[in-house]
Amino acid sequence: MQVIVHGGAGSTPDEPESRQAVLDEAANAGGTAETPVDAVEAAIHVLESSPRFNAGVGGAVQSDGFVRTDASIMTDDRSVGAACSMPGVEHAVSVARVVMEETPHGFVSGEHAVALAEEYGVETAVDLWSERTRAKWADLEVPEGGVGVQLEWIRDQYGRSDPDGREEDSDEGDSGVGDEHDHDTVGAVAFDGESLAAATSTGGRWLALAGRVGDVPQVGSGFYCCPAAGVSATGAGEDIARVTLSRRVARHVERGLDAGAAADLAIEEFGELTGSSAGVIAIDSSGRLGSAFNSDGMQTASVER
Ligand SMILES: NC(=O)C[C@H](N)C(=O)O
Repeated sequence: MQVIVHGGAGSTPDEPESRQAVLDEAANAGGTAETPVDAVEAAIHVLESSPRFNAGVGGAVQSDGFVRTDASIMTDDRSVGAACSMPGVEHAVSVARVVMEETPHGFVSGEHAVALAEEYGVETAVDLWSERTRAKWADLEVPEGGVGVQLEWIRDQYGRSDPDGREEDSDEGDSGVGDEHDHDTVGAVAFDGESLAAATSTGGRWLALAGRVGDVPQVGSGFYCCPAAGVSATGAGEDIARVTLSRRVARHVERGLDAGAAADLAIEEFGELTGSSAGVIAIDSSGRLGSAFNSDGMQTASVER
């Protein structure tokens, strides 16, 4: 089994070694799985349970003070499952898998996705707040009020930090927006020599309007898998979705590039088209691994067993 995982594209993390250890553990967990789909789910579980990443526990907080999780999973026969906007669901990737395997649908959202999780034994009502998340939220001056007030507030805040919450060009001082207490979106791709699977999981982006859903559960944007390649993306979700970044990587493989060259080209195109930052990981059907990013950093880990 070959597995590659990422821990989010963003600015350089403050404690790369401890994050790398969790990514290595995740890749190893995937490497011992029986099938590619088991491998990506097992790898993502490790990352969703770590408060160091923006997925499951430690996910980004939305404007109304809720952490909501989104995830996706896909196999190379183009079976697909995605679930989004789930408060209290740590293992969002498992809900995505339930959608793929147990429903006639591709994408289920919000309270109905949480109900589906309950029905299939995926734990709900989990406290997704980490100590870091609490400290960061406590530092913010959150206005009281409904959607209009929240929108006014986040218009000023959203996008000031990098896709994983670190501060970019902000003059907010230590407002807590994008400070070092960040966490990162996660993804995994696996290949067993015959078939491919890809999965992505996130808490979204810090200070998004309540109910905002980014690229992660959108097919072809935050994830894609076809006979040519499996792909997982991370970064500025609105921009990733506008150019269907993951599909773009797979398309380049279909046209003859290996996973590495396809990832490089897709990120170059993404940068030109959007001026934004993102990263991708991929494995092609010859077992070649690829990763590329145009942010300051994106940590990855891989295993081959
Ligand atoms: N850090 C991330 O990758 C965020 C994710 N792509 C989103 O926009 O929801």
